[in-house]
Amino acid sequence: MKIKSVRTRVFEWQGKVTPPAANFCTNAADILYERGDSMGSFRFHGWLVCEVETEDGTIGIGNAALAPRVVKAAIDHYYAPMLIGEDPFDTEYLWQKMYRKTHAWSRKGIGMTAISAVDIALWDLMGKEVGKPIFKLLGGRTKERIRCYASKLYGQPIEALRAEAQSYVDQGFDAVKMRFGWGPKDGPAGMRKNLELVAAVRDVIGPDRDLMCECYMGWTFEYAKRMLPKLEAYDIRWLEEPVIADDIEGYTELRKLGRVPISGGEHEFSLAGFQQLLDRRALDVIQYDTNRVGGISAARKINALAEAYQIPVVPHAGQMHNYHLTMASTASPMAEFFPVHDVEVGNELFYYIFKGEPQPDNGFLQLDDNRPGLGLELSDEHLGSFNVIE
Ligand SMILES: O=C(O)[C@H](O)[C@H](O)[C@@H](O)CO
Ligand SMILES: [Mg+2]
Repeated sequence: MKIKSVRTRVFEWQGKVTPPAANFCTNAADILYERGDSMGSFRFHGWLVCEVETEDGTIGIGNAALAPRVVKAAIDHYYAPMLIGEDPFDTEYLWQKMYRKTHAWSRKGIGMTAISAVDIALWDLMGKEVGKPIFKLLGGRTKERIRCYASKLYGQPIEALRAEAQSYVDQGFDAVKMRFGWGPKDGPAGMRKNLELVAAVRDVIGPDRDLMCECYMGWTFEYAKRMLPKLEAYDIRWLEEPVIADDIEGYTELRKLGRVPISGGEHEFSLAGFQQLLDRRALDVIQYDTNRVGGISAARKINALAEAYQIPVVPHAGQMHNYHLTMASTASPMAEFFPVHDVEVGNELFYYIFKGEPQPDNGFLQLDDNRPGLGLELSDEHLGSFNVIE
């Protein structure tokens, strides 16, 4: 059975977008002089869908959220021609072919994201051909169900933040992730506001739930070093991406301080990238996203490496391409879960494009042993609100 076509489409949301509150999340662009909409760089209002079809009409679905229009071009011009006529079960050969034939520019970023989208489609195809979910192809179920953490709690007025945190407690989550809204430019007053946020959420969820805090690369090493002792009192499960992804030394030094666990990795790519992070003991928790890091073929290798290093893997984002990896690996204790709501940052857009995503029950997710492949289909429920670029 051979691959006969590769179709890429970009789904760009045209519907209502709920504007974020001021200071809803620090980010890498905050350090610049302009204040404006420094968050523009990480709204995910466009999504790439890659469909690989075989001669017997089976279609495997992959996706990517980073720079979808550019990723589409990379697949259309470079990777699709490499796949036509190939056997979709030759995932390792095809992964190496894509990686090595474009090695000059595909090690990280756009190229590796494009490879990820194609690779996820190939694994979906394999699962559909043998009638098994992807996690069964990866070694099967290592947990009865997947513990997940509710991930939103962007910076907002304290009372609204408390109410949102309470809603996750009421839904049965025993772990939540919040976002810091201030960074180095905001001085001591910003530090105080950040601490007010974390104090409020910790107060609502109580001492027996995990609390994670997201900086989205919006701090600096110096600022993070000053914040860590102030955060210790709140017993946070991890401080996420305090510095930019290239500052591996900064991660390593912050981790060495041993005051608060440090996590990162959603902006790292490939097995080689994670070998560096693990070898340099840079992180207490690694968080690749399967639709960026190199697909399922790369993510499963990173899970194995993390198992050897005894570093837990909690992939960035929920979404099925990550849930299968978590289900099939003892190195991955839990998953991130983006609550379903009106479109804001765009993490939630996945639910408007696909159907089949599991919803948590009392803070746990379940995967279906009998749903083959990725377990997703394209949804036409919101199609009218998208501009679809063929
Ligand atoms: O860890 C995350 O969920 C990401 O960093 C978010 O996608 C981003 O929205 C920042 O909170
Ligand atoms: Mg993050």
